[in-house]
Amino acid sequence: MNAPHSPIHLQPASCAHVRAGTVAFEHLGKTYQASSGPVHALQDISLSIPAGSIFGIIGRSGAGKSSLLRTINRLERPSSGRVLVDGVDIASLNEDELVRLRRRVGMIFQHFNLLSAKTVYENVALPLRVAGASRVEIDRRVRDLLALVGLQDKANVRPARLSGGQKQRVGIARALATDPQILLCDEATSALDPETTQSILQLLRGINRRLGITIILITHEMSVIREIADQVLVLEQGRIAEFGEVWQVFGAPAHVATRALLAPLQHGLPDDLQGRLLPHPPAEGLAHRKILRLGYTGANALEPDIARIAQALPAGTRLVHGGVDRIQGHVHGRLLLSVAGTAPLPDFSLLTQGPQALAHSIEVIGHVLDLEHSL
Ligand SMILES: Nc1ncnc2c1ncn2[C@@H]1O[C@H](COP(=O)(O)OP(=O)(O)OP(=O)(O)O)[C@@H](O)[C@H]1O
Repeated sequence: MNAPHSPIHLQPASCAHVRAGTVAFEHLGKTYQASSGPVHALQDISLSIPAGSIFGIIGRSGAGKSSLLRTINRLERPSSGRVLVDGVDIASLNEDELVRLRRRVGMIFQHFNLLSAKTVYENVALPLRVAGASRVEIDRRVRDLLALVGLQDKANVRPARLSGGQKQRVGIARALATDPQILLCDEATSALDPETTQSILQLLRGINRRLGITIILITHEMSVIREIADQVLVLEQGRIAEFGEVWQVFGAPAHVATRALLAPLQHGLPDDLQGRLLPHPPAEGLAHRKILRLGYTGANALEPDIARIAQALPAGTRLVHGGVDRIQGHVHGRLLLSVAGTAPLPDFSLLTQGPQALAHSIEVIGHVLDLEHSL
């Protein structure tokens, strides 16, 4: 463990052989013995989390997210396979080594888990007292930490008088007290409103960038992953559904579980359009418009170029609906366009390949009767 009194703002990430803050799972399995029989919460999980990254874990309820997170500080023991922290199999640690591991792996929680009878100062000081730091060291470190999380003026306040966001800031300061290289976040923003969530995410990103701490977070809020994670793991029934860079997984989700989780983030069809969409062109003679969907998956820096799209498609092409997001600088999303039903369409394969591509995918998703020229 690093000395508890190291100045917070000057702590660089280590450059040892295995960089401090690395986590690896090797064929990890976890089975609980419940009264109804064995529950296979995790099965054959193998992957590494790079030091200094922000790693998100998502999945439906019961997919095994908490079980996986809790194996990293040995709150849960694997039933099979191994968990390596900085290259060391943590199953082999004795009691003293386990205490040291838990100082290197901080944790924050959805409901903050602060001691209500203690002040903010005392809550943050507690891990340092347990670690045997001197009063002078504790004082210096707690004041540094409270400054880091922006709560210098709340040192003597009890948690009940703090907002949710302030309580989580205390939780973060306490988790950082022992100078960890890894921070586990279990639904850390789920109890917060969107604005406060943003400020906590900014704080976590700042901690990751400035201190080089690996952050591993569970969340059911896909927007949180999109906002700050570098990589994401999707769990489904205790197994890896997929994992990779967030912009790739979110841009082109390969697994049905990922697509279901991401559905709220997608720009779906507006209800009125969905209700009018026909799978085939209407009978001859009826005016209609084709609905095209242009998809952007975040790959190769492709962005919607409105002028070139207009040039490539028939005159009178209209924008109906859609939008794009940016994830780590990569554009993903979709645009819905309508064109006259009789207008000839270009070869889409030429518009989705090579350096001149207009979109990653283009398809006709249906037809709409053009009764009132409304699309
Ligand atoms: N101590 C336990 N004893 C028995 N079964 C357990 C125990 N802890 C978890 N489980 C079961 O293991 C499976 C995975 O649970 P886990 O809490 O890891 O999932 P999760 O993805 O974090 O779910 P949630 O999003 O609902 O918190 C679930 O079926 C759960 O009921």
